Amino acid sequence: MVIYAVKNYDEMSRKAANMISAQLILKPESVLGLATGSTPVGAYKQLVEWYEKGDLDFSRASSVNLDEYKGLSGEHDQSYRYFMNSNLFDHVNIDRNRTNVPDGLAEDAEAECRRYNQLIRDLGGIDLQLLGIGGNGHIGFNEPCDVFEKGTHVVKLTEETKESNSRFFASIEEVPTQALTMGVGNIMSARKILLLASGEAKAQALYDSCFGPVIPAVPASVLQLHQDTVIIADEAALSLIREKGYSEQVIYI
Ligand SMILES: O=P(O)(O)OC[C@H]1O[C@](O)(CO)[C@@H](O)[C@@H]1O
Repeated sequence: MVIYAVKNYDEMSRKAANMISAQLILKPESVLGLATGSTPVGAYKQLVEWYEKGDLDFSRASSVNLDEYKGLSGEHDQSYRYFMNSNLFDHVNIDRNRTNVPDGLAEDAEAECRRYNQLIRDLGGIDLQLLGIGGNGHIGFNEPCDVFEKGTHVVKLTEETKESNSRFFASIEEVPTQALTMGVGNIMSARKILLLASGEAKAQALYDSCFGPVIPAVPASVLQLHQDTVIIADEAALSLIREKGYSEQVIYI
């Protein structure tokens, strides 16, 4: 696990976009594991800008997204399929048939989870997995629990996550109660992982994930066991790591 420090959200977004661009340049047919939430929006915006300047080519890439709300169609403006289309896919030359998000409307959600696991295998695994982190340490929708779930599964969202995501809905009652999410095993099989964290609300989760015990109560702590995880975090997100005296383990870029 390497922790890079940046000043703020904009710098984090640019560095993240740099890493994703490098991945695409080194391997144009990369399988990108993509994330939603407010954290990666700036990175996607930067990628679109570079694409528009002619500096990036997504035509041979594929993507798999981490998660989707159960019960929302891809047309719903809070679905993660809609998020990906409007923040990235609509603006770059990625082949839409090679972009994948779990189907939130699948009649048989368990079968959809199995299909998604097989899809990731058929693609040859994920080259670079982008992650945000929840205030409770969740990655994808792997919420704090007693075990690390390996494969894609249906999860009940915690009150904390519903509360946090209610800012995107008219009211908390409209936030779906369940989601389909890649499991920790799917994420850990990615060849490279890039986790982004911005803001003080992530400071505790980031500290626990990087320096606490590896436990399913802090899902992102499992990344300590991954061979090639890069974290890009801004000063606010790093505040507790610094306070606890771990500054020398953080590299400025
Ligand atoms: O980036 P945000 O909006 O802070 O969300 C953090 C995490 O929460 C999720 O949006 C799910 O609630 C994840 O996809 C994301 O990693």
